[in-house]
Amino acid sequence: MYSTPVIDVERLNLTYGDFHAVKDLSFQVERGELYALLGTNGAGKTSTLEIIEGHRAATSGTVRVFGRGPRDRRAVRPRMGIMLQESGFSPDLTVKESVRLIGKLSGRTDKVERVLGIVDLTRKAGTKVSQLSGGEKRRLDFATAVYGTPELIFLDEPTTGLDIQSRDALWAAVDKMREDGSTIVLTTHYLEEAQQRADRIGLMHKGTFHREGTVFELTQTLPSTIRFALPSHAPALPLQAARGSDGRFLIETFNLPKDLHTLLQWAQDNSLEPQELEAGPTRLDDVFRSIGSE
Ligand SMILES: Nc1ncnc2c1ncn2[C@@H]1O[C@H](COP(=O)(O)OP(=O)(O)OP(=O)(O)O)[C@@H](O)[C@H]1O
Repeated sequence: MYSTPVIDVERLNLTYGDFHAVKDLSFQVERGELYALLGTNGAGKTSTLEIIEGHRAATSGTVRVFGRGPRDRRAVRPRMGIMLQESGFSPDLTVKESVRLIGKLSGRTDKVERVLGIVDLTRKAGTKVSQLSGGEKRRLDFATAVYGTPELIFLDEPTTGLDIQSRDALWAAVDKMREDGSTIVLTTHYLEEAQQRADRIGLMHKGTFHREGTVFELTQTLPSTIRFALPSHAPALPLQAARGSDGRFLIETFNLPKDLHTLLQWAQDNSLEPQELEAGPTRLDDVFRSIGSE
């Protein structure tokens, strides 16, 4: 069964004066997906999102959100919740008043108490925004994404400044909204979070996609690694290995289970125990580091 993508971007271009910030970018986000738009600083993520959110006009190309133009605000805005890097709540409002205001602006219905509970600010309901800590302010920003469980949620660096408990709580709330059918677009510089949670990733560099796909598709283009240390009297290794910058041995492989097995079998046959053994697939960090070196 085919359904209209929630977000459909076709050959999007944006120029600031004579600077080409977004170049011929095309991608779709399907209903229920968590799509992570990642990239280097200045890659064009914010510019792209501003167009999709209806805050900025494209120079050329088409963008559809729920099949409509994103500037068709009446049709589109009530269906999406946007957690910006800073929401800019008035410092004189209380937390509860701010959440009520979010509700009014969103056009969705919800219970203020429910939202306060999810963002763990029930005890701060009467506190002024100016008196919140950085993490509490961030949790209040998250209320914009939670209020009325929007169909489409944008999370821009959602966990910056949050302690581990608040991060876990935020992701639990996101998981719950996904179960309820919400589609999520995430930007973050915490690559581990994207690696764990994204269904698909668009990795931007200089205005266009360096890579796009699932985490597996992105990471399988680079080898997995095995790192370990050996005593100096060890015989020659059965596999090609380099000495890593940390002085340990480094094996790069596209067949991790087989080569790890070969190494451990060789170690056992020679009564050796590789020390500080680490073996794992490529991480998204490594894909990022490869940008610019290809
Ligand atoms: N209003 C503007 N006028 C001129 N240039 C701009 C404007 N906004 C952004 N740019 C430039 O466009 C490019 C893309 O910026 P953008 O903010 O979209 O990148 P980003 O991927 O979100 O970066 P970051 O990860 O650093 O937040 C950058 O080179 C930036 O300097």
